[in-house]
Amino acid sequence: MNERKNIKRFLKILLKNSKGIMLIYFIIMLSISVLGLFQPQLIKRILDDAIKGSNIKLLIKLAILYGLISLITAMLNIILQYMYSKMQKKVSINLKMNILKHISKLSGNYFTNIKTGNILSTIENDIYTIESFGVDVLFSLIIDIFTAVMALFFLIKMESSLLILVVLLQFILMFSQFKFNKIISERISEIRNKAGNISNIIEEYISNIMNVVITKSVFKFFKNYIHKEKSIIKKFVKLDVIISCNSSWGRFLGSLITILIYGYGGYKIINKEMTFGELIAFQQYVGMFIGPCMEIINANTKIQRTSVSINRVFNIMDEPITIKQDNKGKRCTDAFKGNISFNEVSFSYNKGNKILDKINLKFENGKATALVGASGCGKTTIIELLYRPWDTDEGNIIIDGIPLKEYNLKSIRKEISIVTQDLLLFDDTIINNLTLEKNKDRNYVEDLCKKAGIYDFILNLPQGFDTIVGERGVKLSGGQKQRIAIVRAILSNSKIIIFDEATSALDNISQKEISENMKEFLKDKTVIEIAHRLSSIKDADVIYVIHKGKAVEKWNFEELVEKKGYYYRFLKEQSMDSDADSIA
Ligand SMILES: Nc1ncnc2c1ncn2[C@@H]1O[C@H](COP(=O)(O)OP(=O)(O)OP(=O)(O)O)[C@@H](O)[C@H]1O
Repeated sequence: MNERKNIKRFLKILLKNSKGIMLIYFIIMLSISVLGLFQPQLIKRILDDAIKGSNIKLLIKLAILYGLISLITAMLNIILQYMYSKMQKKVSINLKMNILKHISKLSGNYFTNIKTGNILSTIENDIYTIESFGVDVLFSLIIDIFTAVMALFFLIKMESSLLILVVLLQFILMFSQFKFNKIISERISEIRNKAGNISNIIEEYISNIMNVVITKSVFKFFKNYIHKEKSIIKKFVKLDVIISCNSSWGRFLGSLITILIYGYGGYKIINKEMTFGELIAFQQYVGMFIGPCMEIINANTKIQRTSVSINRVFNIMDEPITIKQDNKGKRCTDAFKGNISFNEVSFSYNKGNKILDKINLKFENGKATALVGASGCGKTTIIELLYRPWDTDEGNIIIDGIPLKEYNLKSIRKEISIVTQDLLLFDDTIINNLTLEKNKDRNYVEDLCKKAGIYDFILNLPQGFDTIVGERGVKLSGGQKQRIAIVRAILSNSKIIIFDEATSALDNISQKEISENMKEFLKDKTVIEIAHRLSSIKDADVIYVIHKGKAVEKWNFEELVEKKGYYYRFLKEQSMDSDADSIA
């Protein structure tokens, strides 16, 4: 039931996007079919009237007409193919964009529970399967029915007793095809599910290749991979054997039909009950009848197979958007300051395991607030609650006096920039990576780069700011990436800037220098810093120490060192920060 509903939904999307072009496509298909139905009649006249009557003039006339029809059909087919390719790609890009847009709105829960390989497999394989569905299957189905009915009409007119025998064999052929196709499509969908799992393994391997090599887990990976591939190979072989049985059986019945036509038709010619032209035309119409009938049967399998893929696409597109905007989502205006307060906020990823427990925090505009605490205490989680891949379980987050949930999601996310340890570096030029292709004053960008200590490095690259970095281009060190990330965040003009272990790859001197230089750019921002090193938070106006889901201490830097509170002692005990001693 759901499958039918999804097919209808898909067809609606299809028609909405290319109604006009589809109508033209349909008319051309119909014209090709009508022209094809004329050709056996011409052959009959060539054989029975022109050749038998030794009429050369008529022979030339009919041959030219036949050639002309073939030429027009060929040209129409080229136009059809062109339109078909265009429509197909349009459909697939549309679907891919819809999926990608939708998943950008989904909550963190979705990505925790789903395997990326499955999404990739849907985007690559399932959309490939359905991109041709509308034009290839549905239109062909209508034309096939039309052609089969017309061919049947001519066949009945020509020789109905022979037709009964042909139809009988044809019926057996169709029935067996139907059964075979059902088995084949079940097997294919089973294989496709397994292929999704294999994609997951490969995706995991490639995205963690260095880790796999360093941890010497290549062998473990291959063992797992080969085991999965072996189980799928067996299924592939079985599928190929079934497909081969199907086509051999079809060919056998096809030859039976041919010999039946020539045997019975020949007998009728000998008895002068049929002409040679009629026999050839009859045989051609049988072809025009059988071909579309087989296609109609195959269409059923294609529809079933495609509906599995359509379902998978809609499963992603129907994934509910759980992150809602209350009161239609207020936009951040020019007056947006970014004064944030967490009021009694509790949060857990999995029920019963509270990560934050009635925590109270304040992040003010124009101030730098640091979050410190042991690894896993929930610092990153606090930050994530701001841009809402998740929502709080209890309590609320207020920004500039308005509950966070009342802000337009896109608008509030625009006001938050995060500088993390892993910069998302696009396979593009340095300048585009810095500005994210937004219009920025070049002098301002260069000035920022100088202050972030990356300018000289960029100038020394082969094409300076236009050098390609990323996967296909120049590789950057951890520190260089972090400097780029800092410049990018400041260029984004967001009011709230978060540094999540942002300078971990920089030495103390570089870090101090950058912090000093960036002060002027950050003076009207709400700065939040997460750090493990005391030196990284030296300039913070407020430091919160997070422990067991609560903010257990709130100091400025001098107080933190002087009072030698929980976090200070923690760092010393763990020997995590040599600064602790030197500062003390
Ligand atoms: N997506 C998730 N699903 C379930 N649990 C998660 C998820 N993300 C984080 N956690 C858990 O929540 C806790 C807090 O994680 P979080 O990343 O906020 O800590 P952190 O203080 O930033 O740690 P670190 O300093 O090591 O980066 C950890 O126990 C972590 O295992």
